[in-house]
Order: sequence, then structure tokens, then C-alpha cells
Amino acid sequence: MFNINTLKVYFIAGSQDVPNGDLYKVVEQALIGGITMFQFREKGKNSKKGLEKEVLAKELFELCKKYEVPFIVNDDVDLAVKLNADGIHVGQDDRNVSEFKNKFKGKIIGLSVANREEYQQSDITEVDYIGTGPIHSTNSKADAGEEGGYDLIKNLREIDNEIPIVAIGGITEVDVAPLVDAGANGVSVISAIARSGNIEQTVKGFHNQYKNL
Ligand SMILES: Cc1ncc(COP(=O)(O)OP(=O)(O)O)c(N)n1
Ligand SMILES: Cc1ncsc1CCOP(=O)(O)O
Ligand SMILES: [Mg+2]
Repeated sequence: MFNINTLKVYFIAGSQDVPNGDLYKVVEQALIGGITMFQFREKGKNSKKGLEKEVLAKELFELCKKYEVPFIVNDDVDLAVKLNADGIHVGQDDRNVSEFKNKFKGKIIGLSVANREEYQQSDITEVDYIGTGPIHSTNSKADAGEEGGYDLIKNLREIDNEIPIVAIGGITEVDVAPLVDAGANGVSVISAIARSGNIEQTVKGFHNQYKNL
């Protein structure tokens, strides 16, 4: 289910990222374009809660299954377990991986690691990949912190040559080559895909960047 190519064009979105649109349609277009993984991140202003969130998550999970694309739940361990989702992504301030790893045997576990300090304090032995950012400034996460540029990836790759790394934060197609050069295995993207006028083409555009490397 998970291999290094799964990180190449990792789309993340929730209702809040398409305030005047239809998230289902956006994800469907992204799947047609060829996203390699999807993270359901229903969070913050304009996001759905409770049953509405759960119903949407189920619909999107079914959609991802049709395209054989892994469906990852952001933050909400209980929802991921309830749906039997393909995986979970948690951050440094979320629930600790050691607390729930037994519930996620055989599933994909992603952890946010922004710098060496966070890397040292994380138990990455149970983790399939780390998400590192923000690379650039972002409008999609209010508390994302200072952008660190491509060096964020370089610094982590220097101390761990093995762990799959996906970059995040303000990423567009032009970032793929320098990020891969810095040691990333893929890119995770919200707005460049969710807000694109042609989602299918934008996703294909990300893929094309890998062909030229
Ligand atoms: C792939 C990926 N990387 C990083 C994050 C950020 O996670 P976190 O720091 O927990 O912040 P929230 O997304 O929960 O606001 C991510 N979601 N995905
Ligand atoms: C969830 C998250 N974590 C760090 S930056 C970010 C938001 C990325 O969104 P965008 O691709 O729109 O900058
Ligand atoms: Mg989180």
C-alpha cells in the first residue's frame, strides 16, 4: 500500500480549503489527475464537525478506494480507526505515536518533523514518513510557523538518509526539482491543487516535474 512513490504528489484538503466549492469534486479531479495519496484534513474555520465530518470522510474514503489511492486522516485517530482508514498523520502537538501504534498495525503512519530538534525527540521507528515544513509561507495553516526553505529538508536528510520525507508549505510545481535535490521524496500540497482552475492538469504538472529529474 505504501512505497516511496506514494509520497510524490500527496494532496491534502478539507472543506475549509474550498469554501465556495465542492470538496468531493475537487478530490475526484485530483484523483483523475493522478495524486498518489490523499489526506483528509478537516480543520479550522469553515470545517465540518461531528457527524457531518464523518459522513464526508466516508464518502471521500470510498472515492479514494475507487482510484486505489491511500486515504489518510489528519489528527483524528478515533475517526481513522472507526473508518479503518489507510493511515493517520499526526503532528508534534497531536497524540503520541506510541499511544496508538498498536491500533495501526499495517497502516500508514505519518508524523510532522520540522527540524533536527523535533527529529531527536520523536520516535520515528514506528513512522512510515515524515512531513517537513513549512518550506514557504502558507495561507492554509495559521500556526504553521516560519518558513525554512529547502534547507529544512537538507538538514533532516543529513542526519537520516533512510526516512521517507515529504515537504509541505506553499509548494508549487517549481519546487519539485529543488526539493528532490535537497533530499525530499515527494511534495504535499493543499492550495496549489485545491485552488487550481484546472486541478487535473495541475496534478499532471507536478508529475511532469519528476520526469525531468
Ligand atoms: C504531510 C503532512 N505534513 C505535515 C502536516 C502538518 O501536521 P501538523 O503539524 O499536525 O498540523 P495540522 O496539519 O494538523 O494542522 C500535515 N498535516 N501533513
Ligand atoms: C498543513 C501544513 N503544515 C505545514 S504548512 C501546511 C499547509 C500547506 O498548505 P499549502 O500547500 O496551501 O501551503
Ligand atoms: Mg496535526
